[in-house]
Amino acid sequence: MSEMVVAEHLSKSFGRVHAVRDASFTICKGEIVGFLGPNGAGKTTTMKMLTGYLPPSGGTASIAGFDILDHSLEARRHMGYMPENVPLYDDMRVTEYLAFRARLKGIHGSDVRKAVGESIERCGLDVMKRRMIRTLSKGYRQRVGLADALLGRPDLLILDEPTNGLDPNQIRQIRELIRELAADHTVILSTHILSEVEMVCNKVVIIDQGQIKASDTPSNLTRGLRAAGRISIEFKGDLEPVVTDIEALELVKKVMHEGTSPEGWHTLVVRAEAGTDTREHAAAIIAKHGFALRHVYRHMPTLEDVFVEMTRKD
Ligand SMILES: Nc1ncnc2c1ncn2[C@@H]1O[C@H](COP(=O)(O)OP(=O)(O)OP(=O)(O)O)[C@@H](O)[C@H]1O
Repeated sequence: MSEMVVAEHLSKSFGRVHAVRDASFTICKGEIVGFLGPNGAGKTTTMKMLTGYLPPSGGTASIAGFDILDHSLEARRHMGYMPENVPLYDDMRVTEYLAFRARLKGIHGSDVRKAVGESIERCGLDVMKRRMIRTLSKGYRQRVGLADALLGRPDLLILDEPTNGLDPNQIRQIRELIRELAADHTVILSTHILSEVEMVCNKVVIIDQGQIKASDTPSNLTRGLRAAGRISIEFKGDLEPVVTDIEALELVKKVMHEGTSPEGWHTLVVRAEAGTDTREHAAAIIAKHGFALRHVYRHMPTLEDVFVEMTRKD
């Protein structure tokens, strides 16, 4: 796969604040990458350096092979950027605004209408195209921001918190749109919503306190984390002797009774040493007592576990 973004030792300081420290990562063509990190982690600053809005204090990056400092015009031509708060002109109509933006991006003559028309269509803005921007809902404003980023057909889209402040329906629509755009764009988006990354992205860059903690596919990240050693079992029979026997197992730390269904099925959650699997031992205990067993499940680590592990303040 060819490389779309190569960041090498990027750093940015604002006075004494080290917003980004020595960030190196590679993003290949076609990837949908989530920058994931708590508030103030350095996601926006990293994006602003890639887009040329902020000069790095150290290090460099290239977009589609063009250095962001030495060949900033070519680098910018390959990307579309949607900032966190899309700065729209409220007193312009949607088409008017996009035409204005297209001209600013160096699109001329009849190409302006074509570019604006394409962007409007891709972002589902047709019904709103004659509206004044100030009358648009937040979801449609985000779409205008996306349509703007798409002008000039960039290969790379950089979207800063594209779903921030939207209601659940608007969030679904914008995510759907991003997934569609990913068919022919490389996408970087930032978020602090874990589920968003799981739903939309095929690569995650975890950023915390200005540093890159991990950069991999969600499945590789969760695989790398030792399984939490937690299982759930569901059985029908006497609770006490089963709990006592499981508690007596060497690796087990804690047995919790989660509840009993009206039909008498007990659910137990067993916590054991990390990386161990006590399913067989627990099932053998139920069998020894002659009780019925209908469910044994091993909890696997989630992206949330990875995130907590990597951004934990020890
Ligand atoms: N212009 C600036 N001047 C001074 N400090 C800044 C400036 N921009 C960002 N910072 C600081 O740099 C750090 C990283 O900020 P950044 O906005 O990149 O984080 P973020 O991960 O995007 O956070 P959020 O999720 O809240 O948007 C923060 O401590 C922030 O206060």
